[in-house]
Amino acid sequence: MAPRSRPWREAATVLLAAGGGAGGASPRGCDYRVLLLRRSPRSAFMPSAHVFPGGVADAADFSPEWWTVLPGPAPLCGLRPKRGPRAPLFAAERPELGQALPGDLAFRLCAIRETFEEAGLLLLAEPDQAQAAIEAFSSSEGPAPCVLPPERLPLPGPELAEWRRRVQRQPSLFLALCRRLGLVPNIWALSEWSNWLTPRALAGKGGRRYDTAFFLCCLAHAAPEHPHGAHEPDGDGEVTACQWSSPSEAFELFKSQDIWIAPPQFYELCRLGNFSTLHDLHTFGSERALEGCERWMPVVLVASDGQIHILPGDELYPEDPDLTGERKPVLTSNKKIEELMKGVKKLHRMVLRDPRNISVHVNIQQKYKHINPRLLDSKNGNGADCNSKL
Ligand SMILES: CCCCCCCCCCCC(=O)SCCNC(=O)CCNC(=O)[C@H](O)C(C)(C)COP(=O)(O)O
Ligand SMILES: Nc1ncnc2c1ncn2[C@@H]1O[C@H](COP(=O)(O)O)[C@@H](OP(=O)(O)O)[C@H]1O
Ligand SMILES: [Mg+2]
Repeated sequence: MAPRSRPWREAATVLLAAGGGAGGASPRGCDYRVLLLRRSPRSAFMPSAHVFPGGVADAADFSPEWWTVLPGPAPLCGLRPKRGPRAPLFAAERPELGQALPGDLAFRLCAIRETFEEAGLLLLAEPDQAQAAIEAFSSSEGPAPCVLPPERLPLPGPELAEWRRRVQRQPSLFLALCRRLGLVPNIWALSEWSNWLTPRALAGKGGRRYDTAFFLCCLAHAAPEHPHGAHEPDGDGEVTACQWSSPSEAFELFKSQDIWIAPPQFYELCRLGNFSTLHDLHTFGSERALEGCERWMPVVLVASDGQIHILPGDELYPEDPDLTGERKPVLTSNKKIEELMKGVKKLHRMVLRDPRNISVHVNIQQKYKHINPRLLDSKNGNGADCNSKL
């Protein structure tokens, strides 16, 4: 096999939020829910964890053929250019792929394809509707969230389910499906949210690490109870269950140990905890996305009674973090977590007393107008302790 140019895989994932629908009103006045999928216990990376839909980018996501399908002027097809700095994932040139699509397009296409493969949901739009969304970008209001409701799909469920299996085996068929449906991936409905790089210390089997683009997508319609092309999660596949939960519901399920959520997804759910309406979340996410996006690689500090995952901006974050992990995969201390938290002025870290007890501690000002995580624990018990007053 040809050596990979980077010691990690490039991936995309989407925080998919939808209003109302299945399960009735959410607790504590939150009017939306987020899609969480349970990974197979056989996965080589984060087995049995609950994650957002997503996966590794395929060469097909970078195919210049997409330029013949997507409306709007190439190369960006109407995506708004960013004012702020770009994460390396988006800025990278990929000469090995020939005439490749820019990362902005390719990682959105990857997230949309993976959402279909893993959850059976098609984030597609009619080309006219997409054109209108592109034009709305220039208005001060910003775009209305637009994703095609399930009843508008021109193929019956069983046929879509068959397409889903084919795309899982061969990602390039996603473009063929879009052509067959006369619809386009709704790349304009995805806003850049964040970018996490798995540190070497937390790599999965075979050293699996991921540089993952996190997008936000707010659906205009209610959470679909019956996704397109799949009425049941495929119990034997990569994903073994699908659920829609509000951020605080997900947090409660984590605390009661009904589900396990990895630290980056936990952090992002705590950020969503700031928003009680889909409207506010959508407005914030689509405006903020223009400011820029920083890649975060947590630096793992192993203390005597647990781990601290230090994030950029924290006073303990190294000036020159070891991205490959060849020099120093982890920092170690014989101190206890409590001692390492005392008297700290600039906090941006996650504390893991064990994998089931995660808390976020942050008092820094986020870059690029992003928002700090918020306390989701009403009882202030053993779980998350965001915005800690330490
Ligand atoms: C004593 C104290 C012990 C503490 C132990 C703590 C152990 C904590 C272990 C934490 C492990 C991690 O978080 S490691 C960090 C894990 N999270 C991420 O990297 C964020 C983005 N990843 C994803 O969305 C998916 O994994 C995706 C790449 C799409 C999957 O792709 P596939 O679908 O292609 O598999
Ligand atoms: N039935 C199944 N059970 C467990 N894992 C599966 C699976 N079908 C596919 N996968 C794994 O899911 C990963 C592909 O996910 P995605 O398309 O989201 O990137 C691959 O993992 P590897 O990373 O181990 O190759 C693949 O092996
Ligand atoms: Mg996946």
